Amino acid sequence: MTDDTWGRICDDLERTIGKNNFVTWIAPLEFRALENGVARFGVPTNFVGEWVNRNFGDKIIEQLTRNGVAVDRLEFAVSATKPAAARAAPRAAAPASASGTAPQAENDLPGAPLDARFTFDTFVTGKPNELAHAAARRVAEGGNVTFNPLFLYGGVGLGKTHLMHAIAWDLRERAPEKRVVYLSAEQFMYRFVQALRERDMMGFKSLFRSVDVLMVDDVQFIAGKDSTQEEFFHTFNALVDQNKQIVISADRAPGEIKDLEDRIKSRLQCGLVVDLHPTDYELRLGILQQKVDLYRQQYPGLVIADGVLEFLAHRISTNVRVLEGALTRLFAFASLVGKEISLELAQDCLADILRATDRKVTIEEIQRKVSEHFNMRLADMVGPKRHRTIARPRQIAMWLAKQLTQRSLPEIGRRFGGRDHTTVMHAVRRIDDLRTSDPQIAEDLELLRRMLEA
Ligand SMILES: Nc1ncnc2c1ncn2[C@@H]1O[C@H](COP(=O)(O)OP(=O)(O)OP(=O)(O)O)[C@@H](O)[C@H]1O
Repeated sequence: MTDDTWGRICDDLERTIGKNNFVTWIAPLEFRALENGVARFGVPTNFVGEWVNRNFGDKIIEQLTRNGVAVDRLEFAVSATKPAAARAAPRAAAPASASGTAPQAENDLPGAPLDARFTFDTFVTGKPNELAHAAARRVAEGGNVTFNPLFLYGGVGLGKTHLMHAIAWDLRERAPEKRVVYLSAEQFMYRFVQALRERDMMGFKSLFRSVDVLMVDDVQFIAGKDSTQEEFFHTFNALVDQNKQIVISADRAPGEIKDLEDRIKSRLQCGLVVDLHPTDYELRLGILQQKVDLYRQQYPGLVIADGVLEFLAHRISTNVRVLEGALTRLFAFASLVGKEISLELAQDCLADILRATDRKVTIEEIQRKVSEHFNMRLADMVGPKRHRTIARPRQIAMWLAKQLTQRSLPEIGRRFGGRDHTTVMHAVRRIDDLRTSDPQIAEDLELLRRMLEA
């Protein structure tokens, strides 16, 4: 198997297991050899090897087989040297130590790899993200800690991870003596579990308490995981007490993270809480223009017709990751067929993405469908009645509005007869609970969602 094949398999794996899992577990693997149906990999620690084998072994074998590699077993051995990144570029090592140059060994700082593309230079700012960007810049200056923690939240693919990596890169350059650690909440948990298993809680505690800047991505992951939450809380407090900077990201505001202990929520709210809003047209266009400049270097000679970027910025409004993916595909396709990137080519090549983002569900449609489904008057959706037979479908409609539209909680409240955003928040939580405890509600929700998205 060539490195290229492994690179392709990595791409497939990233898609199937998700970006975070990929970066944490698969990226550090170093493909070594394939002999008699056994694929051998170098791993940074035994723990990583065991974990990958147990949790992703089947998926790796499946992808290898799919790519024509005959394999029935995987073997992992600790590399004597730091394993090369699975795909050399563009990922880079985390700022691993005080000097920033030592290899990231088992006892070194527990950081995850940083993506070399995620810097402030490549982060395009606009109205929806200017506050988050300014706050991240302030942290990256590395001066006195003025707000702690910085809590960044927002929907999928809006740039939270990008900003955190940018802070880490910047600090690494400005203050290489600072011990800066970026990792996902999931990695924090695995580190914690590993320490428990190896009875090395002292080591874990001193490791995390010795950092100058701690950044934890996707903190919603630890919700409901009691002992991890507990340990996170203590780490957090210890660092804040020492006036060390903490940066946290999540997919929603601290108060809205279900199953997160109240004391943690209130700690997270103590600093600066900043929302990354969904992108607007101008921001999307700016991001596309920036990416095109980069692609021009990679694909010199490719011509992009007027109006194509505007078309994409207008039509693909879900998240930046999808937007980037569309452009990547477009350039790769155009270079393959040797054609100019015209509007027709874009429509052809991106038909599936455009179809998927085509359907925009409105709150009015949701209210109508839910009223029909529960046999109630549409006017009662926005009216004052509080009887269960009306209030429950109304809560369901609010939940669907939160899931299927980009509207904020206050906006949804307004569209439901001028209700407060806390009423919407309560409805969303209630339905989230019922969805797991009441199969009838779960079925209603699934049916309604399918009808609305059809
Ligand atoms: N303002 C921006 N300028 C340039 N690129 C951006 C911007 N916002 C997002 N991106 C790009 O979009 C992709 C997704 O961003 P990122 O991974 O930071 O999202 P996220 O908010 O952490 O999402 P998730 O919730 O899935 O973890 C990345 O490739 C990132 O570089």
